Amino acid sequence: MCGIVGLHLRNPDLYPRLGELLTGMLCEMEDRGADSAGVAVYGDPTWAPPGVATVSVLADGVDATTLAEQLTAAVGSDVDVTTAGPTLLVHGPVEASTLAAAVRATAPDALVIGFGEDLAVLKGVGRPRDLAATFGLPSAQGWQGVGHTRMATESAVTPAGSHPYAVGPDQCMVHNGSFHNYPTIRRELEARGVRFDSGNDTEVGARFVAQCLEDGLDVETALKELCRTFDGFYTLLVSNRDSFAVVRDAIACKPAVVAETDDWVAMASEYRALVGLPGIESARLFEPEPERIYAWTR
Ligand SMILES: NC(=O)CC[C@H](N)C(=O)O
Repeated sequence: MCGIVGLHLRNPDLYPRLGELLTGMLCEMEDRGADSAGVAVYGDPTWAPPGVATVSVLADGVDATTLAEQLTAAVGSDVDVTTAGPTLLVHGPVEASTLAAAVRATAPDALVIGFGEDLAVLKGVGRPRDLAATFGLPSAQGWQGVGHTRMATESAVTPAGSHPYAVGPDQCMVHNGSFHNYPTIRRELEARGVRFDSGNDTEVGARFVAQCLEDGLDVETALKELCRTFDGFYTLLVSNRDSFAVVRDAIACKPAVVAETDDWVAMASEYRALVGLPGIESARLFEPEPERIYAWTR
């Protein structure tokens, strides 16, 4: 199994409720994956303040104040480190990829779980309901959120093995299913210099898409390339700095439902995750077709 949820808000009046709505959706998917969970939140003013880059980091035993001082010295401008549960959120007035590289160089054992202008990623091992509370998710705000509840198939139950995989700037992927030929694609990416943080199949998909975007493809073309290259079962939700996209494999055996109103677009593995959304009773509902790319842009 594994559960996917996502909410792309069109109506700014709902931005203050993003965390509350996403928490309800995520917790409803707990029985699809109770070993790990994670979220990607776009636009929370404290987790990812406007005007600076944010890097989301898991680093046991690293002190936030010390890390902030070391990073300030490393990048030559003021870096600030806040916490959301066990996650360190590093903020600084430099390019997000520069800040992420500085974190990796300064704290080599740290796990960078997301970076961008607008994105905060929180993930870990444990029951989704407990993790949502630890993250402080119910009070988060923003314009877009993605969540995942994991039942591991392809790699160990560790923080690095949990989703989302946010491996490119402001990008994120969550996955229900399993890719079969991922070791081959991983070797090809490694030959191009791509580095991996886990043995997870989804990480290979996320790094493949990140590479396509870096090569100049748009999200829809990158996902078509993924369908052409990867063999296996998948429902994927892929988000970016301004977009939200869904794709399923040719057999589409992993469930997915999309609901759309003038105020929001939402996606989940099962309809029950959507029932708490305001206006769901009049939403346009559909099941995504196999190998068709659905993308919504801000
Ligand atoms: N149950 C699933 O859908 C698992 C997703 C992915 N293969 C993982 O192990 O993380």
